[in-house]
Amino acid sequence: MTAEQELLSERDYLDHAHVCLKHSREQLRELAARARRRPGDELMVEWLEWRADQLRDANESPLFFGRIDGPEPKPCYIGRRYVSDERDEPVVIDWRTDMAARFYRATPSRRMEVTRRRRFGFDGVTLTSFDDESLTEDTGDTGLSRLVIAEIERSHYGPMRDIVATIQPDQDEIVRTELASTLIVQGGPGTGKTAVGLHRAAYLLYEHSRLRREGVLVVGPNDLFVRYISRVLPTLGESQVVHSSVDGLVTDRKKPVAEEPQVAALKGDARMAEVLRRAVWSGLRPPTEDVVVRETSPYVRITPDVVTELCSDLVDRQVPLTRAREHLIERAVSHVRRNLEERGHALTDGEARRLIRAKSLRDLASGIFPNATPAQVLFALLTDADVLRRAADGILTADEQAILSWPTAPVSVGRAKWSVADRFLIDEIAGLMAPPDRYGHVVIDEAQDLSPIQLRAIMRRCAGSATLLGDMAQRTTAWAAGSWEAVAAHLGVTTDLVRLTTSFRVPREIIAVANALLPTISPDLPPTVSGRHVPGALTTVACDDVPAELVHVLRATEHHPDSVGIVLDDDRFAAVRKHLAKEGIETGLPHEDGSDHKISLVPVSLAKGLEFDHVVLIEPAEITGSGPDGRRLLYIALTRAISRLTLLHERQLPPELGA
Ligand SMILES: Nc1ncnc2c1ncn2[C@@H]1O[C@H](COP(=O)(O)OP(=O)(O)OP(=O)(O)O)[C@@H](O)[C@H]1O
Repeated sequence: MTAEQELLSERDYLDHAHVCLKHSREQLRELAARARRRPGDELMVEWLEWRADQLRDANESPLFFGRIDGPEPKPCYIGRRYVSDERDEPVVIDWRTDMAARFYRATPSRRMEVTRRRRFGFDGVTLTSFDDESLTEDTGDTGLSRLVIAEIERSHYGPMRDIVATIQPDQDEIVRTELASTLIVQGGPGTGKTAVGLHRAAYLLYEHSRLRREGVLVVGPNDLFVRYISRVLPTLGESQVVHSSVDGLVTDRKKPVAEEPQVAALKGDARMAEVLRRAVWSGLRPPTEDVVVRETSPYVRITPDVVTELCSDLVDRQVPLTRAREHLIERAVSHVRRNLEERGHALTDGEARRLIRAKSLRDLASGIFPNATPAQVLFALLTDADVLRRAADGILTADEQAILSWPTAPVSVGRAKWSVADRFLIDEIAGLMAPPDRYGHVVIDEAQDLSPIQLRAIMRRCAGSATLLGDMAQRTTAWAAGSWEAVAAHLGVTTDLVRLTTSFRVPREIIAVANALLPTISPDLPPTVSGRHVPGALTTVACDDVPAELVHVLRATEHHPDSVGIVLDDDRFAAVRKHLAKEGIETGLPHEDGSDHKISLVPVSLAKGLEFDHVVLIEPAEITGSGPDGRRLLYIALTRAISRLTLLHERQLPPELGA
């Protein structure tokens, strides 16, 4: 067959797959209609309709993207979901099956019975090309396939896309790691950490149906980033995963107040967990007087000794306070029942149920396990030096205690203004009172930036394993744990550290410049390599009027479909936005208000995790000079470009950039 005939035959197969999908959906609808006519089959109807809905032909992404020849007599087509024909024979298999793993992993030296791998190229949903790789002969070519490069370099703006068609072997290993393992993935900029974490979530949901009940949580650094990644899992057919920014887990609607990095770092320190534990448990008030239960006839008297005995193991085990209160009440009711029986009386089940809500027992429980809210406990610590000393002595130095205390106390807890770090402390206290709902698996992106207290807040919401993604070279918070070993220690579970080393986003010409910063910002990390060569990707423009030159650069991009990201020091953001608006150039924060701008204006503190076809980086020296993390911020800014990076500067460039 000629290549042209082969392409036509593949198109026929794609049409066949669409017909099969439609047929399966119609069949399910028919079954649902029949079940609806049978009374009592509501659950079955619901399930059949859900299945039919899943088979909707969304026409947004092609039904298959690859094919392998080899293990089966017939070629095996791989797509985002399973499609079968009228005889229930597979037409397309799901990318998450074991058979599909061969598509991602087979190499000439480890063929896995595959003789040929075929990748398909599409224009929208029209199949336009294919690229074959023979696995029976070793050409020694380990570079990226032409279609993979075309996919990465395709102009785009808008939310992140899935990479299901082009997952690389080392990424696939991570995606398919067993559910029980908690992984830490260290990788340089653009090595696919975020993409891999999201595909791992989709894989685990497919492999372990219980995760659909238990839930999966994806945590990102901020709302902008969460919006950027939030389309990936739905395109993979997983729309029930919960996405949240790390602050979003604990914040209410009030804007947090700013705070000195040194104070925030101390509040994020793991030792604070012990301080808070002591503060909560030191509030316990042992009983001193008899409690008289007047809701029964005759009355029952409970002595302090009995109460102490009823709650001694709850105190020893430090059972979360809300539960401890409930347990104590239940035990007190049993005691009342026994006491009445010994005196020849009985307590009916109805009376026992009413007794559980009786004021005398509620007062007893909250007298011992106080009802203070988490905010009240923290308020007391930050405003009363004696309370803090009792909880922190032997854990925090006197100087550290002084740093924590508020210089002027608000009149009441209702008037207190909380910082982000405070909100996490309140969450820690809340966890000692009543544990939050937990998820079966948690994916944590940009984990290098989290404080031990933030890590604890996330892990409190994790009932199973976690996947942590990050790059120690991109660490920009004063409270970060500092190394993956330290992060692992705070998680309290066994972890495996795995590495990704090849950047898909950043071309060689740009990554080389960013790598020059590594000896200063993260000397232990090896340079990132790039799988792509883009001649002319880096342009440096020295000028004497940056805003005017910026307008000039942007005008030149006007008729090109590439997305453009202007990355600049936070303090310059407002002035540049105003200047561009005056020039009639529309910009916005990326993924702001759900709309996608061709030109995004990004304060460097929000650039982490984002990417643009073309990045215009304003005044690098301003970024390096912005604070202790200036060089790390510059490293992040330099590595946001997929195809082109323009450095615009008036001031001398930092020495690492070849100045
Ligand atoms: N196997 C792949 N095939 C095609 N594109 C890929 C592949 N892996 C990653 N990419 C693309 O590379 C870009 C960077 O990926 P991603 O954002 O996941 O990297 P990252 O390691 O999280 O980067 P950063 O450290 O900057 O946050 C994305 O556009 C992603 O779609």
